[in-house]
Amino acid sequence: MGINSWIAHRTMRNHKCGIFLLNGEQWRSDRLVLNKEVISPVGTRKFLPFLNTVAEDFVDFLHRQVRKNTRRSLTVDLYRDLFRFTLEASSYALYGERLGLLEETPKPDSQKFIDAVETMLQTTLPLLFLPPGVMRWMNNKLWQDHMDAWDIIFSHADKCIQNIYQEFCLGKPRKYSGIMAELLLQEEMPLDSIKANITEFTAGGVDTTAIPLLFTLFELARNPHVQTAIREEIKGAESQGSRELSKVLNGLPLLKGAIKETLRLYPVGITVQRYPTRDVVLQNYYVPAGTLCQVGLYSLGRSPEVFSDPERYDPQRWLSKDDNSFKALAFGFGSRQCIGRRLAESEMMLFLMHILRNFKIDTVSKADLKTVYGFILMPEKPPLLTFRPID
Ligand SMILES: C[C@@H](NS(C)(=O)=O)c1cncc(N2C(=O)c3ccc(Cl)cc3C2(C)C)c1
Repeated sequence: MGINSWIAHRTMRNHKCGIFLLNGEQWRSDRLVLNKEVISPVGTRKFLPFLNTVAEDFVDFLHRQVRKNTRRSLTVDLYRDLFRFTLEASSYALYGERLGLLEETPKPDSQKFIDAVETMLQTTLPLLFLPPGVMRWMNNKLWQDHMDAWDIIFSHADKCIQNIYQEFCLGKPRKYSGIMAELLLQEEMPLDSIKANITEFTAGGVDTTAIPLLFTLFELARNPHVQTAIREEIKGAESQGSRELSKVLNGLPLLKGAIKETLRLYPVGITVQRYPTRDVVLQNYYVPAGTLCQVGLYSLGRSPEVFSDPERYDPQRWLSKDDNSFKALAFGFGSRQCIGRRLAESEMMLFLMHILRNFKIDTVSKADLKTVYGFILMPEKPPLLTFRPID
């Protein structure tokens, strides 16, 4: 999906593009190198412990907030804290270093980065439909805000990359210290390509993972039976003794089903886009090469022809013998599927596993959440959630 205002920024600042904006041979050579560290089972196993540490730290962070309250519970809008969690977790997996976002006073420039990602995503939407030349010429506030947000994103990612690069040049790091270091060690990709892709992962992994977490917490709060069933599954997996994290996660199919349910009802990317490289016939329609084809995930996920009782939040449906093939499409499919998929799924699984193990979740209002589309699908108003520690 070519986003002209993003490409215009890269061109103006003389940055390379990451694989999201690339096509053809350039895309393919970067994607093959990145797959090994970012989405393969071997790569995933290496960064899981990093994500797990941050998920555990978030539980401590939440316990601290609860203890500040006189009552043994906390009713809070977790929206901003979830962004801090996903940025802390993905940055630790990417750069091998903690930003400190879950401490009492997070560093201001990390919060500035999170705000810049939000601004960039929100200003992307109106810019999608206007040629950048016109926007630049008008140089109005929208274009200026968009460029400023991008500059903050790139400078933040650059600072993190400089830190890890200096460490790396000082002496080969002995143990695994994140995806960035592995890519530097492998020397299969030029540094500016590594920077461009790491920047996409850093910025692309904040809202896209935090928002589905918020929707999942809300649905588990208003479906207490589902919440209890998943908590039992987590306790069951825990009683098998501490094993390798990937095995623990593979033992939580109902939790994995909850994440699929969330992405069915609230797909972050509401469509999957493809431009066929050759003419193709799709269901008796002749589609010339280069036509933008979009799979409408939002309507797919709520269609009674595809999912029985579609309004019902039922993770069990993904475990049943029903034919679920080619229905869980929120991360796309095939060689261009979301490269952040394993990072996002692992962050969500580990976060929910620790939160559900330590807290009961309730919600003030059980009414459906209205959603809006600001380049990503998000709640119109973030829900208020109540967390009660489980002794
Ligand atoms: C919401 C959905 N839209 S999509 C791609 O399906 O149409 C989506 C899914 N996964 C990742 C994203 N990204 C971002 O949010 C983002 C921010 C800054 C940069 Cl430099 C790169 C990105 C990407 C495109 C990775 C977006």
